[in-house]
Amino acid sequence: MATVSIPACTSALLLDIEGTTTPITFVKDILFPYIREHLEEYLSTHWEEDECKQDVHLLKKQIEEDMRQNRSCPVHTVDQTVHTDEEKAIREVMDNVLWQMAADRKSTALKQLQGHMWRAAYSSGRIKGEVYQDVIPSIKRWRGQGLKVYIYSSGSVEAQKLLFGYSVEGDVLDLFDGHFDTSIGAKVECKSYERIAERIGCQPEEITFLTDVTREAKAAEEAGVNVVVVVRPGNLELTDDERAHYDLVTSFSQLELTGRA
Ligand SMILES: CSCCC(=O)C(=O)COP(=O)(O)O
Ligand SMILES: [Mg+2]
Repeated sequence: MATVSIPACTSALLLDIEGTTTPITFVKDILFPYIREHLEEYLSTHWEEDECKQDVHLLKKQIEEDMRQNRSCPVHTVDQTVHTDEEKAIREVMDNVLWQMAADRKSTALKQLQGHMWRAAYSSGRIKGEVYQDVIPSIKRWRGQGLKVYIYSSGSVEAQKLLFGYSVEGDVLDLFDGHFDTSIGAKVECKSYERIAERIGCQPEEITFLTDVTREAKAAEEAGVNVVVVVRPGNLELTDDERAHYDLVTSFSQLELTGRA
């Protein structure tokens, strides 16, 4: 496999998760179906708890924002099976969460609730975080070369820590120097990468960002971050222009730090 050089000035790798460290199928076929299967039970069980109330509050603020932005939103069908105000309120939250997931929305509100729900799935051993075989050895190699390694995912920081804390390779959380999610900004916004560089304490040019999504790569490039697009099975097909523009890897093992052993 051809090697792809990353600049010698790189001091930090920033890694996306879905489609980059982890198969898209793990999110679509394992994580999301778990949410759909357990959503009603979870909301009914935790409805009066502060954490769940905060999640619901954030979702309602997202609904208000979507309405202000004239974004489409779920049509609430009159559900004869619900009788109490609480049941009605739970049904409305369920409608919105399932609608957001069907649209693969990356709202912080949705991702926060998902992270709270996946906690039980991981800690019970029902779900293990999937990572491609090339990921852990490459991260260990980069760290041996003095690089820092961070995660930037639409999944909440809690969801990230669950995935890598209960991964198929065991608890590998100690390989990461930090985690960012959309609370620092959307992944398709240039400013998010400027904020991440500031938070890490380096120049954007010192970061190399690995992602499967070219809209994210474009935003990172605009901030001065070096980017490599990761091509994994099931990822969205790239256009000819995208293939011509970006460095591409199918495995993290292809990445070589220029000017370092
Ligand atoms: C952290 S596991 C949950 C992943 C998730 O919900 C998601 O949307 C991943 O998006 P990414 O930005 O990592 O491609
Ligand atoms: Mg991704």
